[in-house]
Amino acid sequence: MNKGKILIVDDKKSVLSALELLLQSEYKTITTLANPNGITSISDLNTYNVIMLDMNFSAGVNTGNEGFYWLKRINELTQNTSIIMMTAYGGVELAVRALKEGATDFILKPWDNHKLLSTIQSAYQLQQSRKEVSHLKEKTKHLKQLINKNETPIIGNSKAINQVLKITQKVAKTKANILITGENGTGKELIAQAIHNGSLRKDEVLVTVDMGAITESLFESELFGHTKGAFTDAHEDRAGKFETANGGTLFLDEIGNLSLTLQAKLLAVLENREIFRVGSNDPIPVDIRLICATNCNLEQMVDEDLFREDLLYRINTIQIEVPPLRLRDDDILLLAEYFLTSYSSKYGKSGLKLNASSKKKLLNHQWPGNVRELQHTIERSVILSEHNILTSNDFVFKKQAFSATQEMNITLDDMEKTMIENALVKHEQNFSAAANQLGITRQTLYNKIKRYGI
Ligand SMILES: Nc1ncnc2c1ncn2[C@@H]1O[C@H](COP(=O)(O)OP(=O)(O)OP(=O)(O)O)[C@@H](O)[C@H]1O
Repeated sequence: MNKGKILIVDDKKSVLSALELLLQSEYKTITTLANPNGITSISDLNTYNVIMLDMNFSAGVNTGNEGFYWLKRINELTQNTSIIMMTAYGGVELAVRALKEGATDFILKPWDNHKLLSTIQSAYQLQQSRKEVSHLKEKTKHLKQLINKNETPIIGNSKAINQVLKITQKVAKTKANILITGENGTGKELIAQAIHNGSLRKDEVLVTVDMGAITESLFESELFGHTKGAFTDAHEDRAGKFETANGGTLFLDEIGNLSLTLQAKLLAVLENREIFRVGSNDPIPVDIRLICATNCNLEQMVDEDLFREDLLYRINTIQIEVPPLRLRDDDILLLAEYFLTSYSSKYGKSGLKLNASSKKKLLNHQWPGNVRELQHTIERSVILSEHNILTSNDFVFKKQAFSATQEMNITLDDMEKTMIENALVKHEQNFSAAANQLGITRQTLYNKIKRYGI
């Protein structure tokens, strides 16, 4: 027997008893009601799976209006309950109106028992599915809130980072595709998160895909999903990242690492705004806000035929350059104190402080690994510290030796180009100030910018 609960509302006692007799072997609870006014007194109305509702209750009236009134009331009082309308005076028009006004089905009296049972069974199943969908929606909403709650604050007060944050706020609410550039560890992912959190899609998910970590063979199934049996390991249907991000934001990190073949596949999806799961020919429309990030110079890669120009134009409506930490002196100590507080609490070492020599050492370091390097440096020093005051000896920079050996492999031209780029970022593209800092004339700076393709 089915666990379902059925309520039958009809003013004819004969109809109520006939239906009760028919249904009691199929459903666990059958409640009958001869007067519809009793509907509002049923405290657990919402727990009924199916309600069978007569359309005419007053003698001599067969317009169905009473039924429509109660249909509306029940829909207000319940969430997913299926309502089957019943009448002896029905035509197609009445049935269509009933469905339009929220009924699940329509039955003509006298009924055929077999047909009636299958109508109630379908209505019951529909109610179960609606309930499941409601639960899943609730669950998804909760999960989205949990995911989005994991928000890291963006620390910094330098002119450069404030400029970045200003642009971030400005573009967040727009639909524009954003390209975030900058060296590794500068905080590109944090900026992507800030854009999502400030956007109209903030209650939806931000899905991140590290393009550098996806192999060519897995690219399509990871991004577009697959159907069961599409390939050996496809044991069930699976949605890809594009579908998961539908309605929200898709963050494609390390976009510069994508091979030309995969760039073409990505471009097709961005142009058509629809995907095909691997193994399926049914297009699935996707509505995503796209944010990409890279530490590569994509314009240069376009010149070298390593990156598609049409893809670049699709992804870089707005470009945000996150400057390296060495050009954000004012942020170094703020970030250091922030990480010190958070790691002191994580490792149960409260009260740790930086002394003047340690601050000086942190300020003088070049931070080739940017904020990530600073974060790891502070974490290491908190774990290893034996005193409350951290001195310069508590900070050892392995990376400096690494960058020195690296520098042996680069040319003077490379160094000059990097210096010019850094000066331009530092002075926010003010050529006179950058030329002044580099000790060259504006004209020389122009010539060099042209020569290096900056
Ligand atoms: N301004 C900041 N305030 C607080 N934490 C920061 C800031 N910038 C970066 N971080 C932290 O530094 C680490 C590296 O940042 P993130 O991953 O955003 O950098 P990225 O530029 O995306 O790096 P990659 O290019 O390697 O992917 C993260 O743990 C991040 O939380």
